[in-house]
Amino acid sequence: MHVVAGVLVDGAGRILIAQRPPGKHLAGMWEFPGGKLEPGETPPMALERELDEELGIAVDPLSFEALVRIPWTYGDRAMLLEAILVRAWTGEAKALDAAEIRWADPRDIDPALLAPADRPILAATRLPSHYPITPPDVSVDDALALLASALARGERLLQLRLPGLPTEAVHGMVAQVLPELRALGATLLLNRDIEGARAFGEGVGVHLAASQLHQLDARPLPLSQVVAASCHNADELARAAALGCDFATLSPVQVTASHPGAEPLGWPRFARLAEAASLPVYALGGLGPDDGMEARLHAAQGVAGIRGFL
Ligand SMILES: Nc1nc2c([nH]c(=O)n2[C@H]2C[C@H](O)[C@@H](COP(=O)(O)OP(=O)(O)OP(=O)(O)O)O2)c(=O)[nH]1
Repeated sequence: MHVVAGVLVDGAGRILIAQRPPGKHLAGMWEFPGGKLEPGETPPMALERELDEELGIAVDPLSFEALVRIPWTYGDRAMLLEAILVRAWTGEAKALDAAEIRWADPRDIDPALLAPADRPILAATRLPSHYPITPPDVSVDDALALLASALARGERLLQLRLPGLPTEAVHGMVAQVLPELRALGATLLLNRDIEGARAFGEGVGVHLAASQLHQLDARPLPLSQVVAASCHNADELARAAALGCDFATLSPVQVTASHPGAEPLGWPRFARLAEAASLPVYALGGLGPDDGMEARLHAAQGVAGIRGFL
């Protein structure tokens, strides 16, 4: 079953969510308006029809932008949920089909209220197009300077990965940048350090190594803290999605200086794996900040990397 869902974005960056009416599958849960494709329809055609039927608005398909595609299974009901950003329409959205509709900043929406397949879509609306990672061999002072300049440049999602430094030194750095991070609404992910992330709380999350994916049996942090994972194949992506990770990195897309022996995926294989994954995926490995467009064209949320990013 192919389902299309529209994420309407208003001028203030708020998005529209709708509560499923009583009597329907997932009644009472919040979702993005849309529905099943009818025979002969493309996803944009179906979305135009559904948003007219459910909200009474006329959308401009030229404003559509692919957000993310989430394959999902509820019991014996398998579906592909395709989310599309909608930025232009005429008319005022009304709850013609939903129990209720609501406009909200994506950061203020509680993912627990959403239909499970919509949680990765909400994550995609919150995640930026860049995910810089600190170089592994820098000093504390250099790492702090890199973080400060990245935040000043507008980066809002960063990974602190300093395998050469003792945990206490890394925690000292986090404590130092935390007030600024929180003031900016930015997120800092600690490499592998679940306990550290839990202790710092808001604004800090964890980036899991692939080896940790198989040791965990549940999401290691509450929904209010970001959990990401390093993946290299379909099995790891499926594991990351099953644990409820907010996103994954998939690498290496190209030959990279940090992992010279690893076989690169190339863009076509990256795109196939990212499309089949049930969570947003960043392209990583041999890429720079300018590869964002190429990444979006290959089903990525954005690009991640070390060199060129910080
Ligand atoms: N429309 C929509 N459906 C979603 C979302 N998330 C999610 O899991 N679903 C599921 C619920 C349903 O099992 C299926 C779509 O069903 P639907 O009931 O909205 O489709 P429809 O408008 O064509 O429905 P129908 O009343 O004709 O059956 O996808 C979402 O964000 N939007």
